[in-house]
Amino acid sequence: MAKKTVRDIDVAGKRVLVRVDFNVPLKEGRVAEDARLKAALPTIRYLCEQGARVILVSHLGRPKGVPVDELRLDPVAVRLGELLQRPVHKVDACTGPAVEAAVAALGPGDVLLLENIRFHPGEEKNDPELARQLAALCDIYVNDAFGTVHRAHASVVGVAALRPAVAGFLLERELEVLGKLLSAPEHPFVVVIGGAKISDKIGVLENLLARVEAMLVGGGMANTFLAAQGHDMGLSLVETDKLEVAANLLARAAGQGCRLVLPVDLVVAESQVPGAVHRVVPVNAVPGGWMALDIGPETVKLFAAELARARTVFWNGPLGYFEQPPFDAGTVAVARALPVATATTVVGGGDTVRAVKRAGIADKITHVSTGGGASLKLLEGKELPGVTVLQEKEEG
Ligand SMILES: Nc1ncnc2c1ncn2[C@@H]1O[C@H](COP(=O)(O)OP(=O)(O)O)[C@@H](O)[C@H]1O
Ligand SMILES: O=C(OP(=O)(O)O)[C@H](O)COP(=O)(O)O
Ligand SMILES: [Mg+2]
Repeated sequence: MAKKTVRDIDVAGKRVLVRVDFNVPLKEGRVAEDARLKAALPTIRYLCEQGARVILVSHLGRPKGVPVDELRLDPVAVRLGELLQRPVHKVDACTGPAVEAAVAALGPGDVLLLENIRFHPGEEKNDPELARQLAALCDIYVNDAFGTVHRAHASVVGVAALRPAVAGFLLERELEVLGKLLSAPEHPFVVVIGGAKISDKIGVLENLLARVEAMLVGGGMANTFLAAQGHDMGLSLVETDKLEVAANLLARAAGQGCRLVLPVDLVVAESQVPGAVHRVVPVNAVPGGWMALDIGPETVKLFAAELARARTVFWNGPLGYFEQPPFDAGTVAVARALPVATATTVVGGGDTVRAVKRAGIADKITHVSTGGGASLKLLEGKELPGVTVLQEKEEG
């Protein structure tokens, strides 16, 4: 069911509270990566142009309900002001008299950023009192924080239930593109899944098995599948309590006509430290005491051949320990093999997005999702509480 958006509601002159996901990396007091800020600009600009009084609320990091100076949003306000090319006012609290005064001072088209909402102990508990205080600041609620819609928190769910609540343009697009992967993907649909652990992604693997022609599995989680097939993985990361889960997924994939493609060769090393000795081995020859840290070149070829045939691709999770070159080689090579010219390509997850940027192909991808956990929840077929609470479009 489609959700109402900012286009479906009159915002002129109104106080509009916008939940954004400005959970971005900071470095030396500056925003180090501003993709999540840029992604929210269309909604903020639209609201300003319509004459709304815009109040932005976000979290940053996990401060656990107490103020943490390193996680204040001042650098975010500075960078957002540069991107918007208009002043972004900032208050050092998210509730209370200073916030009320700052909101009262807003004119049409003005933008105010509240302090990190996770400094407030009520946020993650979805405390009704915090939700009420946030609602008192606004006439309308907008959610444009796709990366956070899987969290049932006060600024995501509580306040939304107390005001007319609609989606922003970023949330609208994320739901449209990711939703279509489940409802009407073009086939062949190929999924690339990596990352450290199977346990994070069992739900997604299970929900996608019946929907895709091929599932290409790499990274640490492939080790657990290979171990389940009886390979000795040496000192590689293996979830020994998930061997049965892995074996079940392999059997189910076969039964459902999904090719679950595992690595055929691996880059193994004596340790994870920079400069460690490393070499390529077939999956049945991991030396004792060594660990698999990347997929090998034969696996890259195998994955590339599957990708070349795809009309839809979704990718989550790097295929090796990509933070540490040369173990990024497999991930970067597969990124470069994405069929960006002939398929719908969708990428999600913080590390995965970093990897496609490193490969220099991020701007050719159909959709780079701003939410890792949220995109996986959606593809698991699970409810997103921050979306459920928004108003539905009227039929017809
Ligand atoms: N073979 C491996 N051994 C150890 N760590 C790995 C391996 N493959 C991937 N990883 C790690 O998995 C992490 C990324 O997984 P994940 O958080 O699931 O991805 P994303 O952030 O894109 O959702 C990275 O830190 C990466 O180094
Ligand atoms: O960065 C985020 O999620 P992601 O790392 O899953 O993409 C969101 O801002 C949610 O943050 P949280 O996982 O601390 O609730
Ligand atoms: Mg990650």
